[in-house]
Amino acid sequence: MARDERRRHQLAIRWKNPWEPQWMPASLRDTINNRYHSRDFNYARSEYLRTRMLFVGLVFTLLAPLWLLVDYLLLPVELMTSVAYGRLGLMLVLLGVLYAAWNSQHKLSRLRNSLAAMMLAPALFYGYLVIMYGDQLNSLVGYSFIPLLIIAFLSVFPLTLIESFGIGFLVLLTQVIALTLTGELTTAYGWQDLWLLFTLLGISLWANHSQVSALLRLYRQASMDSLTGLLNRGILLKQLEQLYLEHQKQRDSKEPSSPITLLMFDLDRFKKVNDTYGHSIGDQALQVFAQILRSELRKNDLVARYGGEEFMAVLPGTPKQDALEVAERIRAQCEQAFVLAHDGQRVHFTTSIGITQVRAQETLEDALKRVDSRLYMAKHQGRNCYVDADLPPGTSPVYS
Ligand SMILES: Nc1nc2c(ncn2[C@@H]2O[C@H](COP(=O)(O)OP(=O)(O)OP(=O)(O)O)[C@@H](O)[C@H]2O)c(=O)[nH]1
Repeated sequence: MARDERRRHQLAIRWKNPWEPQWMPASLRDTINNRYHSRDFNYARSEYLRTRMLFVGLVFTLLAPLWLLVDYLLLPVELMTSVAYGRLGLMLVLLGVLYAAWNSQHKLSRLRNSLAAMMLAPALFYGYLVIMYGDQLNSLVGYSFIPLLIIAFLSVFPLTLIESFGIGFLVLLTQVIALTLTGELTTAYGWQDLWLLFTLLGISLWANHSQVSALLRLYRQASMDSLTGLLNRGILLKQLEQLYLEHQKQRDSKEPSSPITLLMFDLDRFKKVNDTYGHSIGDQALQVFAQILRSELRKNDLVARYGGEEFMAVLPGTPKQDALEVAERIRAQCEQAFVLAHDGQRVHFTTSIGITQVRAQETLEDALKRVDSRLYMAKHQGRNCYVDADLPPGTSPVYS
């Protein structure tokens, strides 16, 4: 089989069954870190994280001074003043963390740092108490369970395993240092303490994995088109809006802003494909086209099924000339691709493409209308071609 022929054939059979990879429960790979999470999922996760942080942070902040009552009942009088100051300091740190979390909407890495600070502040406070007043504190139940409580609280948050383990590890380290300084690390008490912390950390990690994978699965179900496995229209528009707002912000602050290029595709005379070969063959053509888009676009481009046989790609940071080359590659690939009809006949299909860049001072709706009108022009100029919107009206050449 000639190379070209083989490639065409592979294209025809390589379309993915959308029910397989994307809809499976998220695997360990998806919950270890956020490498495979989409930008939008990071936004959604940061929102969950923030809401829970505000709640847990408030509980910790209120507990810090309220615990003085426990101190009053349990601590020797000579310790009360210094512990009370310590608690006040802890409360101030926690208030600072709450303030930072409140102002970190959609800022995942800032939220992660604030969460680490929120968890480590009580751990350090506890470590300090143990080191300073170890002999007097160890018999008091109320203090020895602080590190356990912190590690247990990790399970409340939708953290990736690395994030959760990082915080848990620092809490454990604080405990190891405290136990070493009090000379208890090698005692039965020290081992029992660390064993308990490790076990609890394991349980929290399991809870984090379950939580993140459930969120991911729900998110993927809600954001993907079931036939092609691409994004659906709603989520594309949402992500495009976020990109657009960032773009505006960069422009307002006079930072160099990267262009946003829009490509809109519509399969040509698709009704005829359906009418001649049946809907299932039409569906396969849509899946093959989705596969072409996936193979020609970069990982951080957004690509969605926009409507029935309409698709949209958003290319952030792509100069116009590169976008035109991408459009041409997709057009040419589509022309070569085919699906096999029930009688073994090859069913070919083509696409028309409208292209534009989001311009300064215009709304997103303007840009969307323009790309749609250029797609319409491509249809009128004979189909199987692309039309670039950014050339003066009337001079827009047809590339095919
Ligand atoms: N098989 C299949 N067909 C679909 C799907 N969604 C939309 N279509 C079909 O796509 C066709 C679109 O037809 P038209 O809007 O008339 O456009 P067209 O025939 O592609 O003609 P031009 O766009 O003018 O080139 C209709 O027959 C729809 O039924 C789908 O999910 N699967």
